[in-house]
Amino acid sequence: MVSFETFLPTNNPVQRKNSGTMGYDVPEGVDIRGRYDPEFSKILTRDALQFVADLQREFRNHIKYAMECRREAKMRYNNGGLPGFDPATKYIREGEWVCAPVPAAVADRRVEITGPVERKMVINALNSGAKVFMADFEDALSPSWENLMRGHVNLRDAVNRTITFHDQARNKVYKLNDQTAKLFVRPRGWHLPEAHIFIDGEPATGCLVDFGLYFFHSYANFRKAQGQGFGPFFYLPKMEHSREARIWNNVFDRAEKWAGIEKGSIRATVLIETLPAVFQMNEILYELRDHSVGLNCGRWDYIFSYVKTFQGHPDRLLPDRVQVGMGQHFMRSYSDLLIHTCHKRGVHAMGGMAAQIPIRDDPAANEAALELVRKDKLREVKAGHDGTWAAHPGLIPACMEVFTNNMANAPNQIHSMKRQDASVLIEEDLLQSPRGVRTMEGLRLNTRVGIQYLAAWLTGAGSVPLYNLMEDAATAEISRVQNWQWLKYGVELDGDGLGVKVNLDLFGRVVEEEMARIEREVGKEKFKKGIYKEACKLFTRQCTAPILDDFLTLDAYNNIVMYHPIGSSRL
Ligand SMILES: CC(=O)SCCNC(=O)CCNC(=O)[C@H](O)C(C)(C)COP(=O)(O)OP(=O)(O)OC[C@H]1O[C@@H](n2cnc3c(N)ncnc32)[C@H](O)[C@@H]1OP(=O)(O)O
Ligand SMILES: O=CC(=O)O
Ligand SMILES: [Mg+2]
Repeated sequence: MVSFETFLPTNNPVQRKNSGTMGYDVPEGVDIRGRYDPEFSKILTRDALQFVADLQREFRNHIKYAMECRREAKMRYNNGGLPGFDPATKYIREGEWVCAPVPAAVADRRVEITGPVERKMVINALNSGAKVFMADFEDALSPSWENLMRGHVNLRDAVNRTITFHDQARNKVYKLNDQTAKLFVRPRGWHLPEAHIFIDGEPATGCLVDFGLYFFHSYANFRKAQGQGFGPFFYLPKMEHSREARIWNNVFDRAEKWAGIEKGSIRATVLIETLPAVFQMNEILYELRDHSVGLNCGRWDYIFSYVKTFQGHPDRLLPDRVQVGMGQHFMRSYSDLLIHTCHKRGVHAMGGMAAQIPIRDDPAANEAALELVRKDKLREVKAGHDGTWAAHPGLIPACMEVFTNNMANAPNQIHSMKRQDASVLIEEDLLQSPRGVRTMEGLRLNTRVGIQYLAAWLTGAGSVPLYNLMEDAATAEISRVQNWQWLKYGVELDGDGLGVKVNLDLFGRVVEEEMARIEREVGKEKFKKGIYKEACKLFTRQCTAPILDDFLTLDAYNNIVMYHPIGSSRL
């Protein structure tokens, strides 16, 4: 359940009064402010917390420096600068080096299912027939204390193969099949704090908590049961520069040393999902060369990042969100260069997520959605991608069929699709403004999707079906920043041919009308019980802020932080 207790600064007396270890057995300097639960205490053991605290102490200054560099880069872009290849690392881009060989356990990644670390979904995803399941603490998860801690319990039980779930309403018991997908875990991005765990008086870094707790509890069993001596496996999100990949590499080295396992055991796929990172793909792989299993086209965050990076460039506005597909030159160039780069370095080039999901009550619409997914996957496999993402188990057979039929019985295309032709792609290709028009319907759709997504996120759901598409933090971000940018530059909705310009008055009317539409669509009862009004306030504030917030979820996070006074939670 959501709490609108605000995230209080550390020197606030109320917070200090409420702070405490909540009954958890914590090491020196660690303070747990989330609810006590006997199940959570088996995750938040003294030794596990010591491991997380050691990571935090060793890497916090590196992380702070990396975030400072992000701010400096943002200032450069806001002053008219463009992201591009770094002349100082030309030797890495042009050097003849390769990453460590791909472990046999993950050679075949044709179809990967993704989903939040929710218990039933974890079982369904592992049983789905996909080659890999990416368990998500990031775009698909609202990072409430309950979601995070339950997520860790679920992952531990999944790796131990003891996970079960009883759906009381349907009297159905879920358990793992003999054959399951290989587990990858995606921790949060570097920018997100974990406000329920304080280390030396500061909130812990969210991704070090996610990584640390999972690694601590699961590395040994994972390596025995899943990794054939390798692992655990990770996806790393939202990086902007290779210096951030270097921190992850050092975290992995540190964890391997602590566990007494061989260097290069841990493997990770980095999502290339920010515009600055597309110019750093070689450098990112180079930093992680002992720990890499490739890169992935995180297309939704990438579009979000394009808008964010060019927030100060009125000549690079996006058309309606629905028009920014992989067919746009800058998106195709990004995918092609990623494939070329990965295959040159001997690792997987993973495709991304088509947003369509099955439509249960309309067979014709369902077939049309499936056809769009098939088309997207065919483009990916023919371009040379080694695998792709599916958001829903119902899409796996179609995705699998397309990849299997087009990969000539090989587990991947690393050695057969070098895409030498993509080596000529230059900065202009990667930055080219997308073509298309802006419409009132685009503004309206952004608004009703953004509000409904936030209303779900604030009440614990990080991925939701809206208008027959999967929406998560990345897709919602596009809606937010696009509205912000159109408002800032008072753009003309040129696709409507009426000369209407976006301004605060128009946006205010759109918000009002879309709220009325949401109420009609979800029904009065659900609307009243939900927190659409609070979500609307937050979304509107974000879209109209004088300075664009870096992340929607960073601002919204303050609303799901829930501190518990000492002792009250042991009932
Ligand atoms: C931009 C990016 O970062 S993409 C990656 C992050 N995003 C994601 O991972 C989104 C993952 N997908 C989802 O969360 C869901 O599929 C949604 C929210 C889009 C749709 O959810 P729903 O409408 O509830 O799905 P639906 O009702 O059709 O589910 C049917 C069954 O499939 C299961 N299911 C649906 N999606 C998934 C999934 N991704 N993993 C595992 N099981 C799933 C449901 O649990 C349900 O199981 P049941 O029949 O045993 O009860
Ligand atoms: O994480 C994936 C994306 O598309 O964003
Ligand atoms: Mg993403």
